[in-house]
Amino acid sequence: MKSIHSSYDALIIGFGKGGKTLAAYLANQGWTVALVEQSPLMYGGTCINIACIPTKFLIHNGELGKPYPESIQEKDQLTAALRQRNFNMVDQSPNATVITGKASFVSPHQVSVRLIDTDEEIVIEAERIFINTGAKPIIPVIPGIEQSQRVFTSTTLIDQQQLPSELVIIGGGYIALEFATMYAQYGATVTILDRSAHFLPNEDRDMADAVLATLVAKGIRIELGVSVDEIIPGEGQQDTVLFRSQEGNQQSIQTSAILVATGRHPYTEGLNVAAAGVELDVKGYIRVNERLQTNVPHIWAIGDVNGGPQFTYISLDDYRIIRSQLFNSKPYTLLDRNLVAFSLFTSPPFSHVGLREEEALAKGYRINVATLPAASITRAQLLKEPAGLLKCIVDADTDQILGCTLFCADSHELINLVQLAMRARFDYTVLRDTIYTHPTMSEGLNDLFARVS
Ligand SMILES: Cc1cc2nc3c(=O)[nH]c(=O)nc-3n(C[C@H](O)[C@H](O)[C@H](O)COP(=O)(O)OP(=O)(O)OC[C@H]3O[C@@H](n4cnc5c(N)ncnc54)[C@H](O)[C@@H]3O)c2cc1C
Ligand SMILES: NC(=O)c1ccc[n+]([C@@H]2O[C@H](COP(=O)([O-])OP(=O)(O)OC[C@H]3O[C@@H](n4cnc5c(N)ncnc54)[C@H](O)[C@@H]3O)[C@@H](O)[C@H]2O)c1
Repeated sequence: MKSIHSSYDALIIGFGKGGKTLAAYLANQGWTVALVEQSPLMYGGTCINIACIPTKFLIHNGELGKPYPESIQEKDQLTAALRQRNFNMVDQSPNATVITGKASFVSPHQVSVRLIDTDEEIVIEAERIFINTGAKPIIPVIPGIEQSQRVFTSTTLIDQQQLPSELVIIGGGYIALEFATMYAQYGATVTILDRSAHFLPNEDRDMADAVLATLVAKGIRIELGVSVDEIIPGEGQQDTVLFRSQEGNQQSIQTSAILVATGRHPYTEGLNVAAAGVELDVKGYIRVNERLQTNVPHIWAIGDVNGGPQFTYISLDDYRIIRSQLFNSKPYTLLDRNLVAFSLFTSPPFSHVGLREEEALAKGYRINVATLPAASITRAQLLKEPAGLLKCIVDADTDQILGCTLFCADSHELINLVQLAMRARFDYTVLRDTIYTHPTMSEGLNDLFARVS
């Protein structure tokens, strides 16, 4: 283990995507860098250990028909290898040190760390400090939720070695839909209980309905507009979940596992930002300006904890914003960030970039809209994934693409192609007339954009 100094050029708190990339970059530039991570099981951060990578691995293995316990074991091997690689990426740099312990501010330039291996408390000082502590699941107040032994978060559920025979999911967002798809694929009976009266409320209804129909066809029960009233711990293998339907009827479900997926809030617990004078916003996120600087000029916040969209690639883009101001390269700030696409990894995946039809109309655009059933793409047929719908929104006055939503096989790749075309400000005709290789899902873009009139 490396010796720990009392002072560094840069201190990064939390091993998130932006922070670890920044740590390696700064160390390569000759800065002395300390990266403090509270848990050795979290070297590399949330994405590789408990979020994007393990979940997408499990979804993929499920689609291949691998049994659940085997997939969980393989997932553990994968995350262990990635953890080691991430640790080395930072700690093997001669200028950087990973310190394992919980960080807490004691003054604007000083942070105390309780070291995990010795329980000793040290204080380190740094000229610049970057907070990258991520987010944690919100646990709603529901009677019985704390007493139950069968309530899980996304982190703890994918640590279970045995597949639950039934899974009730509280929530209807990203985690709920991805876990519903995944656990149904492995053979669990899945029920989603979402408080929202509308399924995928931000999406156009035709697209949301296409996803809903596909999940229901996979045997997933989806209850919208419900209120979960109580969890009654059972004596045997099951708990009872009591909920009120949209119509106000009391209902109950017996289940062997309950997943709470009701959003994630900023992780600032124990960080004592007040000692540094750093302000939080009303929701508890660290308040930052467009350069991701807090109200204390030598302290920045990166990733989920600063209240931006909660995606790994946004944390990475936060790193770009900070790098540009520290090294006086071409200025890049939050004001320059546009067109953030996303993919929701259901089967098939659901991906979106730009404006939805309803948003474009609300903004006063004159638009042309086209849709294409995924089943009409030959590649979707040969993949045996005919479910889905593709949709594009084009500005009728300029022929520019305003938005695109793809619910089809490989949409998580295709959406990046559409995003690039939008960033390059190509007319929609470019995607319509490009010669794509065959047989691919990209060819669907020929047909989708040919329907724009
Ligand atoms: C189940 C799930 C699936 C997801 N899937 C995707 C996906 O497919 N694609 C996508 O882009 N995003 C996905 N996300 C979101 C993505 O994981 C997060 O947006 C991203 O990991 C946030 O990274 P970050 O840089 O904010 O910090 P994190 O990676 O969250 O790192 C924060 C680190 O700080 C540490 N820490 C906290 N407090 C302290 C302290 N006081 N002292 C020391 N260390 C501390 C934590 O232990 C943690 O390791 C998913 C999230 C979840 C939960
Ligand atoms: N593919 C990806 O990129 C990916 C995958 C997973 C997670 N994530 C990130 O993680 C974040 C957190 O995901 P999430 O699914 O926890 O949050 P979310 O914000 O996406 O969804 C929260 C859901 O919980 C519901 N809800 C809230 N309180 C409830 C209650 N008491 N009872 C019933 N339903 C309730 C809401 O109606 C909503 O449907 C996401 O915002 C996303 O940025 C991304």
